[in-house]
Amino acid sequence: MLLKLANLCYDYPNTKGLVDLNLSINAGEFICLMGPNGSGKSTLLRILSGLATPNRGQYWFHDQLITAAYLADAQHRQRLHQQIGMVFQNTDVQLFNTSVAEEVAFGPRQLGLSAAAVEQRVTDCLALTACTTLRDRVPYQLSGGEKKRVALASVLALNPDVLLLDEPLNGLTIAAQQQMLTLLQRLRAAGKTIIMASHNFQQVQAVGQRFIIFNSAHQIAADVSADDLHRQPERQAQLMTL
Ligand SMILES: Nc1ncnc2c1ncn2[C@@H]1O[C@H](COP(=O)(O)OP(=O)(O)OP(=O)(O)O)[C@@H](O)[C@H]1O
Repeated sequence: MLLKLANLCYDYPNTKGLVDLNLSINAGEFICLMGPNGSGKSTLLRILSGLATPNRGQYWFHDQLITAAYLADAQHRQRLHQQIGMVFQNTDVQLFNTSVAEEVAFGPRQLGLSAAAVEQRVTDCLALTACTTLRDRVPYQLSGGEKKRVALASVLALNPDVLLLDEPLNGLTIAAQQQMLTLLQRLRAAGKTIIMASHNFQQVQAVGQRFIIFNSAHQIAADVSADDLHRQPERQAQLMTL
């Protein structure tokens, strides 16, 4: 088991974020988190990435219980962030360097890799995300779609096992959405685990292998494989209207 949540709850000061989640995820799955606005998709990604810790219940990653006390140790935090990469909904919070190449080099440098190894990762990850020509641009000045690709390149540069993506298709043209989905499928084929939040079933139905659907009470209302979903036209129709 790669990830496991048991009776997990997360509360914000004035509202619930997640209510009583039970969930197991294996390595190599391609999961779509779906549900209406405010149902808890982003909150779950924040917990999985270690940016927030549950108020109640447990989260295990590779049999390690992830708690605030565990993450208080900088080495533990760094290890988790190397293994679980997150592309945020708002990429502006993620891009802070003065060039795209610097942006992608930042993580590998933090890991203490040699200059040659850092450069190799920058070159590879820019190529993989079709960002090679953006190398010397200022990240802040890129288009929305370009920013998403650079954010993904900077996450991939750490070579994480798990990729978390929060609405990665938002704001992209149809062609750019297709490119992003094709890239995510290639990454999954290369062995990565992909967990992607989306409220647009039309965009993700062709790629997801498992759909975890939240309700407005911040609970998991359904957890279905793509095969099961194909046999449930009513549920598909419901997902189309999220
Ligand atoms: N920083 C915050 N402070 C207080 N409440 C928050 C905060 N972030 C989220 N919430 C609330 O927690 C609940 C879950 O929000 P979350 O962002 O996880 O939902 P979501 O499914 O990702 O929504 P969306 O599709 O709009 O991105 C919502 O009721 C939301 O208003």
